[in-house]
Amino acid sequence: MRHDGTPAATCEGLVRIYWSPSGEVHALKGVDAVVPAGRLTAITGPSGSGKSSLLRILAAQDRPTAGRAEVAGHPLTGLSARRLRALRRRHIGYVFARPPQNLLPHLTGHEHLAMAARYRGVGRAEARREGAELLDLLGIAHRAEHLPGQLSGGEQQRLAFAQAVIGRPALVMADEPTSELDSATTADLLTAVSELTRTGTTVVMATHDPLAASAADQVIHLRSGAVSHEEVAGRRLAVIDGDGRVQLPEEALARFPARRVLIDVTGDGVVLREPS
Ligand SMILES: Nc1ncnc2c1ncn2[C@@H]1O[C@H](COP(=O)(O)OP(=O)(O)OP(=O)(O)O)[C@@H](O)[C@H]1O
Repeated sequence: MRHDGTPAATCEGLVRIYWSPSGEVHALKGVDAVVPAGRLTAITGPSGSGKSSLLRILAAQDRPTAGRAEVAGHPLTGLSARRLRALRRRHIGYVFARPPQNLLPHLTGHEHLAMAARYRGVGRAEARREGAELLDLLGIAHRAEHLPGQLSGGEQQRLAFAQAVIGRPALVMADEPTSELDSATTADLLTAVSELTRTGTTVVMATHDPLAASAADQVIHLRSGAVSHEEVAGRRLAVIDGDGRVQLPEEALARFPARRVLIDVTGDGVVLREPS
């Protein structure tokens, strides 16, 4: 699959507030992000920082309280439930954390792929061809006739990825896909997912696992419902939000105990200093 430089997904000023009997929870507080096509993007951050909330909105499973999100150039906001469902079916694949959430115990690998292809509107011959190609790419071609109960946890997650990718949706979302796997199986699964991105698939995964994050082309790090920084090609980039706010890294924050700062804009940069 070739890409023309259009991002697989974008969001701007994304806000998600949950209302519960104990009060409001501001889970996302204005998230701006770009998911490049054909890459593996990891969303990381401490528990409660908003990873799943962001993932669910980009997967068109939930709606933001405010802000905009697009997948493959299609706005997700302002759509009727029917159109949102159609967009999800065509453009979004999803992998859950636990293998049994992804697979049905009475269907073989081939049958899972045939079902997913039908759901996505792929013809039978094309589904057979693409299914065989995906199982091969993910290293489970020899397990195609097995039931999930006969597969290891890692093999089950590979099958879950094949199922999410068949029909080539614009975006494959995975919520903690390695959380139930040991580190060797995690490394193997990540290699397989990288193979998928090399053939043009876009994968976004929420993860706590530093090993999984280190395999990503881009890491979006959330802190308290906002993007604190991104990592691209091994470089840590602070993110300036739409209102000009930057979250300082913890080690920089520690330099300003009074939480007040002097800002000098110089010829070649911007310097933050503690007021004397
Ligand atoms: N349906 C809901 N109702 C009320 N609060 C919610 C709901 N879903 C999430 N939250 C709250 O929103 C905040 C962000 O949750 P979210 O699940 O997005 O974080 P997370 O980074 O994925 O966390 P974890 O790593 O623990 O899964 C948390 O404070 C959580 O308790």
